[in-house]
Amino acid sequence: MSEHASRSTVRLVPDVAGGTTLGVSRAALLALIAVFAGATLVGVEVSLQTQAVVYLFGMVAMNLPHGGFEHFNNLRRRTTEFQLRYVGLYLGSIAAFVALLFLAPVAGLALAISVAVAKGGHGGLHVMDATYGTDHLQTNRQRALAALVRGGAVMAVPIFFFPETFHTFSAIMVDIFEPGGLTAVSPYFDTTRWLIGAGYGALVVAHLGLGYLRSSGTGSYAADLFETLLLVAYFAVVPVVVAVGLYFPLWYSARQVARTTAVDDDTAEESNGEGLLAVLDSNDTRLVALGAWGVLIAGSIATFGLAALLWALSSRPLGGATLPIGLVAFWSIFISIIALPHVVIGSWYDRDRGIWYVP
Ligand SMILES: CC1=C(/C=C/C(C)=C/C=C/C(C)=C/C=O)C(C)(C)CCC1
Repeated sequence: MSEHASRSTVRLVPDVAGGTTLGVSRAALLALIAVFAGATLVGVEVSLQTQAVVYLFGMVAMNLPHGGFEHFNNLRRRTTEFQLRYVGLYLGSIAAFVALLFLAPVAGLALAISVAVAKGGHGGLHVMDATYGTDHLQTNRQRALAALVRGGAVMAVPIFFFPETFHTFSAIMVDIFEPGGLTAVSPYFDTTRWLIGAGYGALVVAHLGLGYLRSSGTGSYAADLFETLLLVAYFAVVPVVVAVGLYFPLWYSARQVARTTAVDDDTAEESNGEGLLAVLDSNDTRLVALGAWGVLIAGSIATFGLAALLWALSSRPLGGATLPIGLVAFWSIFISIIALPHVVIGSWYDRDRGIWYVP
């Protein structure tokens, strides 16, 4: 936990290392809530087409570079053996997820949704650890609950508030692998919507109630309370496709930058110049520039090569929908496939210095 955490309060910009970036993420969500609440009040509705364009801009143009950076930052200064094992496990888990999507597309969709929840939740928990602290979360179970509540906001809240859009996109995502594959479970949507809504509401109350009882007045509870309610309000008010498309760049990634800022001072440069990316630590800046260029090119070939492979493997990559809506479905599946190892390998396997590293 940051040494500044005891000074944290519920201001827009908390007084902690990385606080300015946390402030930016909070302000971004507040502004979007205001815009969309205003639009609803005056009766303006954003079409699905427009929502889809915003989603693609947010997820591809604004957020993808950050995802690449997280791996790069993590793999840098690690031993060659570690780097190769990481990439091997990464590719293995991608292959397993793709196989699941073809064999059991509805289970694949459920996994994609769980990946978004796990990434938002655990990523968020580590940001709290590094910035304003988590002393109100005293057990592993309570930490898991906090992660579930933060990450759950991303999917459970829109399922409840935007059930039709959620259903439509879920069906298209399944259609990519098995046309009509969601029809068997569609009749249960209304029931699951209420179960998920009530279950999630109960988890929020449990998380905030336990945190209140265990808070020790450092301000971490108040900050968590504010952010949890902010996330719930954001996903309840902003239409789901826009909300998810902008959550990742404006909240998730911005806050990982806050975490990095907060832990940077504490990070010892233990292993300079190791592994396959050693060129990036060269004293010759021309070599470093060339190496950085190479990493970006290799990263984009790997990413878009995988997307092209998935596109080629599926008989209906847009799930039968038109552009840009079909692209949202395709990208959501694709990004979940590459985000699964992000969570499992990049963080839970790599506990020493994973992508959400907090010393
Ligand atoms: C089901 C569903 C969606 C799912 C999105 C997903 C699963 C996004 C995953 C994002 C990840 C994993 C990002 C990582 O950086 C949409 C498109 C919001 C529309 C509503 C229905």
